[in-house]
Amino acid sequence: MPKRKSTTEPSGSNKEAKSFLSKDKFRKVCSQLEKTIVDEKNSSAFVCGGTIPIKDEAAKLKNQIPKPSNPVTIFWESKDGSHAKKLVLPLKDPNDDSLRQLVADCEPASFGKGQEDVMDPEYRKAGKLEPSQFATSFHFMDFGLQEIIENILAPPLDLEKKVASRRIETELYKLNVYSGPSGLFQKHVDTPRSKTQIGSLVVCLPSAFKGGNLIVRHNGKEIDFDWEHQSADVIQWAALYSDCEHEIKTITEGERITLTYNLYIAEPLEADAPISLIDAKRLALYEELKSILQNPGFMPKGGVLGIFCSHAYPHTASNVETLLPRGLKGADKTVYAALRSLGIKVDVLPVVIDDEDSYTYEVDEEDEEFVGSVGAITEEYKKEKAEKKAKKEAEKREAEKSPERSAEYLEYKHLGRRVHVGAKLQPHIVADSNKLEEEGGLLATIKTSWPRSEYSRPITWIANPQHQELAMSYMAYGNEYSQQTVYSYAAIMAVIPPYTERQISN
Ligand SMILES: O=C(O)CCC(=O)C(=O)O
Ligand SMILES: [Fe+2]
Repeated sequence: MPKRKSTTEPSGSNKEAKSFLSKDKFRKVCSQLEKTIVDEKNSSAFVCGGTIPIKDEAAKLKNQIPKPSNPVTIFWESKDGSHAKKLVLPLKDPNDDSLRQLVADCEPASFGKGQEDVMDPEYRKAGKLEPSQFATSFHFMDFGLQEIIENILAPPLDLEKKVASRRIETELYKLNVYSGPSGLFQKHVDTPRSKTQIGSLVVCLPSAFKGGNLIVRHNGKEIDFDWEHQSADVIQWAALYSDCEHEIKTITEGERITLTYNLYIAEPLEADAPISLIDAKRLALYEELKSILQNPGFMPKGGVLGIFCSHAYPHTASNVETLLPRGLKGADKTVYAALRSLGIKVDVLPVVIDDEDSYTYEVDEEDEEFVGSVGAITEEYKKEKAEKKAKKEAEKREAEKSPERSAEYLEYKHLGRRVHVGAKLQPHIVADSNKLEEEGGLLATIKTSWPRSEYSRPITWIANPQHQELAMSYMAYGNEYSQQTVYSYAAIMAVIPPYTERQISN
């Protein structure tokens, strides 16, 4: 049975109010937590890959591991659509003309830039065939790739024994040919084909080439798929989250032939299907959070942790409620799962950071708690804080006079900027200008049109905001009308109960 920590606290309840961690200690604990979360973000898988050998008839090996593939056949339609052609990889006969014909029958490949499809050989030089124009004997399902990808990029779960693995659905997207001496695809993130797309799978067929490394980056980490050495002999593959930046280095010789697939997180079978969670108790983060929460001096009266997501999600899409938190990736999922397993109320919520540096809100001094990014406190920031204090106090007195609930419960700070946390994830909204207050502006718009979360405790922000989505558009009043947009970040918001109410079992 979970025990109430208060009963084991030797200092006694009358000392509780004095058992706050000092500001410095609190900051240290938060910095350590931030470091663990950032390390988790850095070490979490954002890409995976492997090799599939080609069956060697002569060797007649049985039960080879990994399971080998037959040579891969591709049929495609001729440019005039009048007949089909065939290519088998790896090429047995160097004089075989079929590879050259495939290259000739491809159309130049475009790439997505914003909403547009752009053709620019400086940026992407490749050929493509649409799935309707070719057929292949290669089926990645035959080699267990789906399971590997599901396990690494969308791990299956175990929460209160309700196992709900996050199934991935795949869709063949293109056949691409990158040819030497100048084929390439410069740095980009993939344009998601739908709101549920989480990643892409690239299968590189056996055909000799030089160069053409696929490089994938996330959170300062880089994975380099150097495929040239085995390019002639085996199938090589990589699956990555679509929001990770990647590039294909110049192919200096030969043909790099790939099948690309879109990876989607499968829609839940029922709306209330349990959220899939990894077995969080095995995570280092779980242990660290647990010991922090068992510390009576950590947020003794309760508080809120706001942890900015490290991956990009379409968190203002129309189907966002089915998408998140189910579709959390990598470290975000780990953080969410660890907090949930510790019985903490945790939500994924949109966060608007107001860049107008016109507002300050201070936590009650007695809280001895710091609001802001723990990683970024500077002397300058402290000084600025002190200077604004007088102004703030005047504002606060004003606010207290107001019959409305004081704004301090709804507006928080991140590095001295005003922050609003949404009440829930919601699709992008177009605010009704008529309802806006006369002075207009972001604050007024948010107040009237964007439901916000109300917390009675300050928020401690962990990690840096990463990726914004359009949250709201509205007409602003000024000398002229203008269309304004408001962007939000997704953050994992955890409400930490007062120490005496935490139920952390050992
Ligand atoms: O071929 C590859 O390695 C990656 C392809 C790619 O990035 C894309 O098609 O968007
Ligand atoms: Fe890509």
